[in-house]
Amino acid sequence: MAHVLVAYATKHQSTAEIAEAIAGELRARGHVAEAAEAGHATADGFDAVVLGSATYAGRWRREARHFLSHERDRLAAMPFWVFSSGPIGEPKPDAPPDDDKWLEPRKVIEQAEALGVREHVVFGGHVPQDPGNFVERAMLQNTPEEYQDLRDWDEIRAWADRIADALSA
Ligand SMILES: Cc1cc2nc3c(=O)[nH]c(=O)nc-3n(C[C@H](O)[C@H](O)[C@H](O)COP(=O)(O)O)c2cc1C
Repeated sequence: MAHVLVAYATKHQSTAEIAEAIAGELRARGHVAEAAEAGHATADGFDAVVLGSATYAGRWRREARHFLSHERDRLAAMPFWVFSSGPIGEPKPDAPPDDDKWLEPRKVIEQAEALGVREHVVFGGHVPQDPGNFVERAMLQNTPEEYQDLRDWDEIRAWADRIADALSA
């Protein structure tokens, strides 16, 4: 049984809900897991960490970036996993080859890989339902309802199951 921190950075809470689902699945699989805001969390005292952030304009939220750099020595010494949450809207089959830089910030992934991250994944996001500015309001208005929440809870739980298995091995 491992004690796992699921640290997350969010603006509109949908990434917090993903983190809670991951922590819940890890608990269902017999581990001790808690989700906490990255800005208020430390990896100290945990056996493993899952770190996730919403992606805005190709960047992780500041709290998650800070967590990754402040906790780098602890993360390098323990198993850890990373997720980004973001893509929303209608799929774009003709996306340019470098489109994935908007999904996973390259610098963050390079840092995580240098520290030995076990795996990094991208989960679909959720268009902010409480838009706080013009851009968010336009996004909400222009995204068809069926493409507003692309979080796939089966996919998220399956990923957490893989983490649970790795921690039990
Ligand atoms: C202004 C704006 C910019 C965004 N930029 C990106 C982006 O670059 N890449 C991406 O994958 N998603 C992007 N998104 C989608 C968000 O990441 C998505 O809505 C996410 O689920 C929000 O997470 P949160 O509710 O935890 O803040 C953007 C959303 C908004 C409103």
